[in-house]
Amino acid sequence: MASAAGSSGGNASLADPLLASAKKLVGAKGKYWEAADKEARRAAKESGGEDGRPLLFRTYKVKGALLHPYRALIFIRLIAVLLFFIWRVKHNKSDIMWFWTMSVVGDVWFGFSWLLNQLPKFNPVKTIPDIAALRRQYDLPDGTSSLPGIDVFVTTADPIDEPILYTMNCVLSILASDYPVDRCACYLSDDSGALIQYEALVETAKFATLWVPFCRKHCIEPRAPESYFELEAPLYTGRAPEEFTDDHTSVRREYAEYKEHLESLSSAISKRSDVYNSMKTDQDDVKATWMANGTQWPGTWIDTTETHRKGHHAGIVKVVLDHPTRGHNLGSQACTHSLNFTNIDERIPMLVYIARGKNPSYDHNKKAGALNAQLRASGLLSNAQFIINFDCDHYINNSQALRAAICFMLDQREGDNTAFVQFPQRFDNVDPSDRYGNHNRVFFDGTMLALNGFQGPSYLGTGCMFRRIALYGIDPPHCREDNIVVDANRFGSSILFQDSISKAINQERSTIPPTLSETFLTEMETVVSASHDKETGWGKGVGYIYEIATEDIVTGFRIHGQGWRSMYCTMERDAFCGIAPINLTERLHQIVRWSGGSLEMFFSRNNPLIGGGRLQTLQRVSYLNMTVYPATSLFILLYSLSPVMWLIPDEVYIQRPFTKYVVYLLVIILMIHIIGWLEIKWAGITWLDYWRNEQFFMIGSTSAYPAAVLHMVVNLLTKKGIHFRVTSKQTAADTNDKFADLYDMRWVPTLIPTTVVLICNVSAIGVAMGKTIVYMGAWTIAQKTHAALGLLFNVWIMVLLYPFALAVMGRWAKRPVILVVLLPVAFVIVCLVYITVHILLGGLVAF
Ligand SMILES: O=c1ccn([C@@H]2O[C@H](COP(=O)(O)OP(=O)(O)O[C@H]3O[C@H](CO)[C@@H](O)[C@H](O)[C@H]3O)[C@@H](O)[C@H]2O)c(=O)[nH]1
Ligand SMILES: [Mn+2]
Repeated sequence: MASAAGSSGGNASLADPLLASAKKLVGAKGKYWEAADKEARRAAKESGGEDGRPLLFRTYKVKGALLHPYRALIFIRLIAVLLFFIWRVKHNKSDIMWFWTMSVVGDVWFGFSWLLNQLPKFNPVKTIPDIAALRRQYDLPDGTSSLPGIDVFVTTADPIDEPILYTMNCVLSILASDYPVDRCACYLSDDSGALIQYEALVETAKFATLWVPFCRKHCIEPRAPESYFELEAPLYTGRAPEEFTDDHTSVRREYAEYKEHLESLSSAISKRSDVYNSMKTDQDDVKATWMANGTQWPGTWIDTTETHRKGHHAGIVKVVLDHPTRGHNLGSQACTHSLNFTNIDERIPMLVYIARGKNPSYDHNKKAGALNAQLRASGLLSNAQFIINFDCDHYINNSQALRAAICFMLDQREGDNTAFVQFPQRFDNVDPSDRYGNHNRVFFDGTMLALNGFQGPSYLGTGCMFRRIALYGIDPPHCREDNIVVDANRFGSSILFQDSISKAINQERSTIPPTLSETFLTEMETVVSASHDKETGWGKGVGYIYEIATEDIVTGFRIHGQGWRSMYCTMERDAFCGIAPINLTERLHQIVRWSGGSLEMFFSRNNPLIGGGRLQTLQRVSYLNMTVYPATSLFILLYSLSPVMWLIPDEVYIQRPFTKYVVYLLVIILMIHIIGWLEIKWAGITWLDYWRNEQFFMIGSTSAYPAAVLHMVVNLLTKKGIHFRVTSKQTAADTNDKFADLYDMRWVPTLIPTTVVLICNVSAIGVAMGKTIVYMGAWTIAQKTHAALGLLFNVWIMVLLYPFALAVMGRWAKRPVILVVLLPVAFVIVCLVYITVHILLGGLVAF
């Protein structure tokens, strides 16, 4: 349990370890990085800050000793690839000419897409927030703060697929975050419109009255209770170590009770509704769902009706906790406890429940629609200058994270031109060997750091802080027009909301939001109604972008295209943490959505070749890469099926002279991995991260990516978009095994091509063995070399598909050694079958 180590400091002292860790990053993990802002810091020091604002983050670049060889290698490989093409075109000799042509086209595409991927990694930049400096500047001596407001959005779509407990943990981690309570508001958007979510939020508000001050008193991390209580030895940094053990025990007990309340909600709501319904005999065929106060729930009912179901109900906005200056109204309902909270701020940030209205006649635009409804409702209610959004399966893992993001927004250098601050995504439910590359480190720690050297990382959907006016589609200060038109055509008909935009542009914000009068509440319901944003700029130039399955990349693209920049914020204790699908079927669904969304973006007006007027060139190249990469899979699929040639009687070569061709291929493939090795160094990741990425790209390329391409073709023909199927966060029933889900793959059509590739390669190896035995004496040295080189290719594909083979094995994969036995057995069987057939048919055909 708790280790009560050290007693110094309170909240303020937390900044110091973080600052120290910023230094450590440059030392240990960051041994390939050096400061790149010495000049700027000196200037800022001399002038006392250009406009009085201190520098709030540090910038690092990769040391020359690593960067120069890295860049040189990229250049050398470019030349090698060009020479290879020239060689191939000059030696257009092949046994199957159409295949040769396809493969040349494929090679050109590989070369081109490699370039798209590689060029934007030319100049990686790491930026680390200086939270201590932010505190010195914005935390006032009287204990108050002059930090700007933040509205925090959480989205959930289903209480079953997205378990309520996770969502509520996310909310608790926000409420307990280290940010001035009166400058932070939390909005939960519930796309299921279910009463259970609302009542769970009310329960959460009650538990928060205990949880939040407990977190503040003992400075605990993380502030999501489920993850916190899982820790075996929480690190202690609070001021009252002697009270910690008792407090910890009682809060843990209260948490268990709170969880029981959450679990009992479903039956409590059913029972209550039955009672009310039995009293209303006049409407005996309608079974409504009733709230605790005796009124009918306006959202989805347990027994659904035409206007009370998931896709059709009125808009709901309920302020669960009002602004802290008005008290939290929980009265006797608040958690009763014996904890000593003297001198601890017991106030809790504002908490609001939103279920936007839905109507079958309108497209509700999935997550982007939900976020836009939150934008409008929060505009009316708190209108904070900054917004940060979370998926319900993520939580704040470092209570300083909101401050960290603000460091970039308020910095005197690029602060005002910064539209959003993206954090890397981290996951804590992934199996230790990360079989399906869920950690995605190559992307989060490589690609995104690289973009940080240009206009900044792309928006990745969760854990991203925005400047409100950038989301509204307003230009950055350096190219903003004086007269900004705020009208109904663009922003919708609510006058109150239009006023809030003007205020946001002028950054006027009263700390205390409006009184919740009847008319005000009605206006809030109007701005979240199903039809409110139709025929306006919402989803096009305003807010999160619609009509594309992945709203994230395209929204970031729209903002970068206006000339804004973004920043990438990495912290030593990860800022946020979430859940990733460790089940192959779920994971591939996710990948189909991502890659399908990318292709949709390519075929939309947000195509990086034509849109985004103010994009920097390499930023544009990167977006182009993000939209076209799924196409690469078609050629990979073709190549990985080519071993089928072993199965035909003739000796055929895709390119002659074959040996030279393979040597060329080996060289340019090897160079990719040498460049990758240097990338591993500066990104601070491991070989395993790199390797899993390679493997999963191969699995995706033979399943999800071609499926996305097919979707796209159908989409272009029928105009039907990709369905946003929420990634299931349900875990398999086995409670003893945390990773039970890993072994639970369901067969879906997407998996067919991968299976075919696997079978094809196993057969090819078997037949190759058979041919070797049969023809050993007759083959020339050259033929033997060719056979060996061909086999090398087969084996490489098999190694890349290894995680897929494990998936097919289901629970047997708990002993992967079985595969090492099974595969050779399969080879031998195919080999024997080949030899038998050869002997039987020997006299008839040469086989
Ligand atoms: O109609 C919908 C559909 C989804 N969501 C929410 O969207 C979020 C992301 O959904 P999830 O199924 O968890 O998707 P992931 O694949 O895990 O999410 C990644 O990919 C998404 C884009 O496809 C991004 O939006 C996410 O931020 C990113 O983490 C969740 O909070 C959902 O509740 C809604 O609110 N309404
Ligand atoms: Mn998710």
